[in-house]
Amino acid sequence: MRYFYGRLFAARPRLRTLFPPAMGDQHDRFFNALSRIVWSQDNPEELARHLEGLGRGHRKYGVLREHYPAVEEALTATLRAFASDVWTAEAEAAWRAAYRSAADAMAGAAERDALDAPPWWVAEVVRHERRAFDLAVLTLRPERPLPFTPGQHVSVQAARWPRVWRPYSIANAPRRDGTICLHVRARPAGWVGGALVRHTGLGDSVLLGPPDGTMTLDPGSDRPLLLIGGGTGLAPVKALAEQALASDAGREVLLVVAARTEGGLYDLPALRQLESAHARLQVVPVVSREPAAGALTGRVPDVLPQLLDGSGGHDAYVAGPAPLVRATVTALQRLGVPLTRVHHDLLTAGD
Ligand SMILES: NC(=O)C1=CN([C@@H]2O[C@H](COP(=O)(O)OP(=O)(O)OC[C@H]3O[C@@H](n4cnc5c(N)ncnc54)[C@H](OP(=O)(O)O)[C@@H]3O)[C@@H](O)[C@H]2O)C=CC1
Repeated sequence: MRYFYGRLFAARPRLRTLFPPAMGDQHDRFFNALSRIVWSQDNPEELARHLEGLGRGHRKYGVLREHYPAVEEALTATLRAFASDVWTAEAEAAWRAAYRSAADAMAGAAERDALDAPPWWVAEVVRHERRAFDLAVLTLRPERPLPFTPGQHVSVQAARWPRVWRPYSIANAPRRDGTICLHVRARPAGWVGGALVRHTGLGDSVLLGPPDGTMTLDPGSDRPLLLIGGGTGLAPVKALAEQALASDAGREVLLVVAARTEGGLYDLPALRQLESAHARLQVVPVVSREPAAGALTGRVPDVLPQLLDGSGGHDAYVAGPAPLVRATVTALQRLGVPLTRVHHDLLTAGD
């Protein structure tokens, strides 16, 4: 990736201004986006959805259709340099055709989006609750309506770090007052998270990119819901719970919230309040590293057999650290929940 960006900025120095000063995260993100495009070649619907989201999301960086050819040249030169043993004229022609088709889909999506949506939303911090030394729940009021579907995430830029964006899941269903909540953990060397937890307060502004993500409720299903959130992975599943409980469908909702310690169950009082307002909701805290009153002890995959009746009849949604998501998906499969009913967004989500 370093070689690629070196070629790109050497050819078009002005493009450097679209990127943050430190490029490490950008390298990972670009590599993940490319990998996903390659993996999705056999699934045109998934590919189209992904490129549409990428195209819309790139508006906040200031990317325009005219920038794509320079990226094509730099990427092609990179592949030629690093895959020289398998690189042929046919391979290059096929690669360029695939790139152009993807670039056209992204640029087209961005241009359509620009007809009625801004590239980003300015949002005011109207509540900032420090729930742990490294964790805050922020309530934001976007200046103009920000339509989203529960389960989606938005990219956030804090005033302290211009041009650095990080995705966070929205932790609530749409509200009348248009506010959204984010659960933010400050990680060592995490630029945006640290700024949002420690250096952002009431009245400050942040920028939000367009909502994205497909970990949303299946509108055609009325099966009971199993929602599993590890750490700040609680955010998107709490939004799904609120949505399901607000609808008339009468679905049962089992919400499993996992943390390492009792103190890590940073949102339990709010979840208990939701539970007492809805007979259809059951909240089960799971603590992995110590026994805790009122919580199951262990890791999610180990306690799941106690929670499921063996019917495998749920729609399951899993969010949190990638190893937890992978282990839980495997455990659910073993317990008879078909993979088609297990939803997660490992490849796209941040917090
Ligand atoms: N849509 C999504 O998927 C979202 C994902 N996230 C991601 O979730 C993560 C949350 O981090 P944080 O709040 O620090 O969470 P923690 O690191 O505190 O972990 C939360 C729980 O997950 C458990 N866990 C970790 N690995 C495994 C595993 N292999 N098997 C079973 N359980 C496991 C931990 O147990 P133990 O450590 O004891 O094993 C702990 O009980 C971040 O990486 C964030 O990016 C956040 C929001 C949305």
